[in-house]
Order: sequence, then C-alpha cells, then structure tokens
Amino acid sequence: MKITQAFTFEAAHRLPHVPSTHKCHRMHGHSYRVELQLKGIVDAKTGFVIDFFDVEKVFGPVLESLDHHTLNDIEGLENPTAENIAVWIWKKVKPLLDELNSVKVFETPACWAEYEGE
Ligand SMILES: Nc1nc2c(c(=O)[nH]1)N=C([C@H](O)[C@H](O)COP(=O)(O)OP(=O)(O)OP(=O)(O)O)CN2
Ligand SMILES: [Zn+2]
Repeated sequence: MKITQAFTFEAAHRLPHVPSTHKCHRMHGHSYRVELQLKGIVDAKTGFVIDFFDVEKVFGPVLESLDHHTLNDIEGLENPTAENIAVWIWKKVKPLLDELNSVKVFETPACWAEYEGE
C-alpha cells in the first residue's frame, strides 16, 4: 500500500548555473509543495501503513529548515533545483523513515521533480 502526505513551504532561490540571461539566475521565490510517499504493509490493528502524525514529526524539522529561507544558503542546496531539493529531502528523511518511497518537489503546480532513491 502507498500513502502520501503533502507539505508546503515558502522559499527564495536563484539558480547559479543557468546563463545570466535566464530569469532563474535572479533571486526569486516559490511556494513549494512537497509530497512524501510512504510504502508498506497496512497494520491489521491500526489500519495504517504509518501514522501521518509520525511522518509529520520526522519531516517537521526538515520543513522548518527550508521554510522562509534562501535555499542557496543551506548546506547541500547551493544549486537548489527541484531535482536537487528532492534528493536533499530524501537524504534527510530516508534514514529516519524506512517506509519513504518517493519525494516529489513542486516548484509550481505544473513543474515538479520526483526522486525514488536512485
Ligand atoms: N528541470 C528544471 N528546470 C527548471 C527548474 C528546476 O528546478 N528544474 N527551475 C527553474 C526555476 O526555478 C524557475 O523559477 C521556474 O520558473 P517557472 O516554472 O517558469 O515558474 P514561474 O512561476 O516563473 O512560471 P511562469 O509560467 O513564468 O509564470 C527553471 N527551470
Ligand atoms: Zn525558481
């Protein structure tokens, strides 16, 4: 069974490796959406793969470290593309939440990256 929990955060970033003429070379912001997909067996008693509250407990501090920050200032996010943010979140969360199956990072409702650990 797969379940998904969504979170949002606001952050500024610039993409340092695009040409200086590219609009994303300049500092700007996004209302990011993160979807954490968890995969596992449904517990016969609780009916949960994992309690959403427990996912929130693990992801809360990670979210705090992103929300209302300049992503380029965060260690490991010097080039904060959606792809790199998804990998960065995976590396933070997977060791604490073995059920993590994928991380989706939406920069806009129409553009996102998805990482499944490889
Ligand atoms: N593969 C990727 N391509 C781009 C990424 C990325 O993370 N991965 N990021 C960007 C920029 O962050 C850019 O800000 C995205 O802008 P855009 O999708 O155009 O979003 P807007 O809100 O500016 O949309 P408009 O359609 O211009 O209103 C670029 N590419
Ligand atoms: Zn951007």
